[in-house]
Amino acid sequence: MNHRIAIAGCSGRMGRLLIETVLGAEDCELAGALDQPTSPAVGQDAGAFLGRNSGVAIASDLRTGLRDANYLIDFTRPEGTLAHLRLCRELGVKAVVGTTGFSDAQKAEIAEIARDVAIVMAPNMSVGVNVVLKLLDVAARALSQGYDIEIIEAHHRHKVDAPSGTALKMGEVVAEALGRDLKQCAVYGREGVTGERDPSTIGFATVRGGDIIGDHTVLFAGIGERIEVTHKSSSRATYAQGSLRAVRFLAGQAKGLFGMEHVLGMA
Ligand SMILES: NC(=O)C1=CN([C@@H]2O[C@H](COP(=O)(O)OP(=O)(O)OC[C@H]3O[C@@H](n4cnc5c(N)ncnc54)[C@H](OP(=O)(O)O)[C@@H]3O)[C@@H](O)[C@H]2O)C=CC1
Ligand SMILES: O=C(O)C1=N[C@H](C(=O)O)C[C@H](O)C1
Repeated sequence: MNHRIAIAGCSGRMGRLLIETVLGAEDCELAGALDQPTSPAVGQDAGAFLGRNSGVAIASDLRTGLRDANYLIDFTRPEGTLAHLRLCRELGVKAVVGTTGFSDAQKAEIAEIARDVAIVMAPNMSVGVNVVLKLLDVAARALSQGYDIEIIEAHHRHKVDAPSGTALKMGEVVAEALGRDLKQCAVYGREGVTGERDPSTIGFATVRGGDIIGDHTVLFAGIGERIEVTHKSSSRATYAQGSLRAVRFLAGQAKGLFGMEHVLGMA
């Protein structure tokens, strides 16, 4: 069965890789490519950057971009993703959302849209990070007393949201394992005379620079020892391959909001 896939943000870092990955997958077909109206790529063939003809012209009109698709893969920005998902609901197009940086209200709207159409949404599509999330649950429960928890992430200079969606998800997993509410206990960066560390907090530190694809460390710092759980991405291919796994998973779902833990059978 061919999965007919449209890619949003098709000239972005993830968008281009997703075009290449879809074109290279035997069970997938590129059915649409969306870019912003201001993009010089609108009207060009979606495979032009690879020096090949995909037969799909890049569209800025959402209906045109989604017309022939059964699935949308969206790695853009929160406001763009929401606009795309509203139309997906109307057209019955299932969606894989990799975008990060959503507000609580935007997340609530996505959950509402998923009452009518199936959506996989995850801040990190890689298998490795999703395994790490499971390890963190185990580690946090075992280290619940006497260990200070800090989450450190590093990304490329172009990233616009902080902390990363993955770091926040790691914080949620750890907080839930400890029976804490991340909204109450998160500390985002420190400056000046901060006073001693409150043991009930989970700290976040953000590094931005160069071409770092995505590094995440959760530090459990005790007296006499520390444990670091680290994941490092060396290629965005893992996010693109994870997105196609999510599409294949969605083929069997009519509606509902899912995460990569469902796709990977780790829920
Ligand atoms: N879940 C995961 O595994 C991963 C998630 N991400 C997330 O994916 C998102 C995109 O990352 P990346 O590809 O590096 O970013 P880029 O900036 O390279 O690409 C974003 C694309 O989205 C387009 N875009 C921006 N704003 C809108 C909008 N309002 N409506 C429609 N399209 C828009 C951009 O167009 P233009 O250039 O014209 O502005 C561009 O084509 C980020 O939120 C990032 O955190 C990234 C990697 C992995
Ligand atoms: O913007 C990125 O590049 C990435 N964003 C995601 C996030 O915010 O967690 C996933 C990955 O770390 C790369």
